[in-house]
Amino acid sequence: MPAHIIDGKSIAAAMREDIARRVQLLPEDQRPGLAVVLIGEDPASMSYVTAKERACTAAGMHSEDIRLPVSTSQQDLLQLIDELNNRDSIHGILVQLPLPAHIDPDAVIHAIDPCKDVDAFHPENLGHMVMGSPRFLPCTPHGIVHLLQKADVPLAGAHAVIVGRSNIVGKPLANMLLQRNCNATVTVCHTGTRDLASHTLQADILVAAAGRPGLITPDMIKPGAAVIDVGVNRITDTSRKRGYRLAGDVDFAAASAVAGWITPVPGGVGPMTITMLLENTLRSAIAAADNEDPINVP
Ligand SMILES: NC(=O)C1=CN([C@@H]2O[C@H](COP(=O)(O)OP(=O)(O)OC[C@H]3O[C@@H](n4cnc5c(N)ncnc54)[C@H](OP(=O)(O)O)[C@@H]3O)[C@@H](O)[C@H]2O)C=CC1
Ligand SMILES: Nc1nc(=O)c2c([nH]1)NC[C@@H]1CN(c3ccc(C(=O)N[C@@H](CCC(=O)O)C(=O)O)cc3)C=[N+]21
Repeated sequence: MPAHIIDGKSIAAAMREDIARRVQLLPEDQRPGLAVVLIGEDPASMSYVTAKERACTAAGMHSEDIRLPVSTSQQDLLQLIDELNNRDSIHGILVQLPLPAHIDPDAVIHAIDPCKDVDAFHPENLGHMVMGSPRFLPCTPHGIVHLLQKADVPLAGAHAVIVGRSNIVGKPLANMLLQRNCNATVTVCHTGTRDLASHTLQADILVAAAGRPGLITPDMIKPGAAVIDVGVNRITDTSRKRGYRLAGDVDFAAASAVAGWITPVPGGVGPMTITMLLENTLRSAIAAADNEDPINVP
């Protein structure tokens, strides 16, 4: 039987409707506000940032779109973050990564007020998550867990194998799946892993987050496994108007014949990432209205 395709686009759309409904319940002066900061003109980053802003506006939130030249100094960026930290109409601050080489991403992440850190990249928020009482959950891992739950993929006792150990996907996802509410057993693979396929073949849940198109072939998948493809890779394709097509890290057509569940690219994890960003921004705004720490907002 071919795999059940987990439709991230429609699961995200339903969640965004619910978020928009909750936004409407707030008085006008408590309208959630998200500041998105993009330095430079990387085409992929520009398209993600535009998608975030559109989703924000569609949900009835305020979106502050700040685009700065690649020559922006670290000092100027830190000063902008300080100003956004202090602006009451802004409840979430997202600085799009990667940053130009002359800016230290750690310094930027540290500078964001942890109560406005809707990416959940600040060490204080990572710490809360690891300890099992999160303030904000990181958007992509949270989106992945939500997709698995929506698709009724059993998590408790499952062996989850994650390919990739980045700070924004692999590491936080490993931690979330490890928490008691998921109760999975977790393996994390990376470029130092010996015999990748021997690990992926053990996976009840296989998450590919390497940014390598075609890395996961059907012979690396245990029959019936849930395969989550996080990779978003632009492949040059002159037959397309845009000049490229998108591909995940998984050979989708072939993997669909082996897997029990699979997420497509596009239309899988990506739309969920943006949805969780809206969810975090809404929770932050509700907390601010009550003069509360978002950690106390369910
Ligand atoms: N859909 C979404 O919402 C999102 C999608 N993405 C996409 O997910 C992908 C990963 O992003 P990100 O985590 O930021 O990427 P990074 O480049 O920061 O990390 C990639 C990780 O994959 C590992 N890796 C790379 N190649 C291999 C290989 N051949 N075998 C085993 N491990 C490998 C690397 O190992 P090592 O540490 O040893 O170098 C590294 O840990 C990208 O395609 C990105 O565009 C990212 C964020 C959100
Ligand atoms: N501070 C910060 N926070 C991030 O969350 C962050 C970041 N920096 N830097 C880059 C990565 C990547 N990322 C994606 C978000 C949505 C899609 C997405 O919506 N993808 C669509 C397709 C988009 C397209 O057409 O190009 C899909 O998969 O269906 C993809 C990737 C967030 N990231």
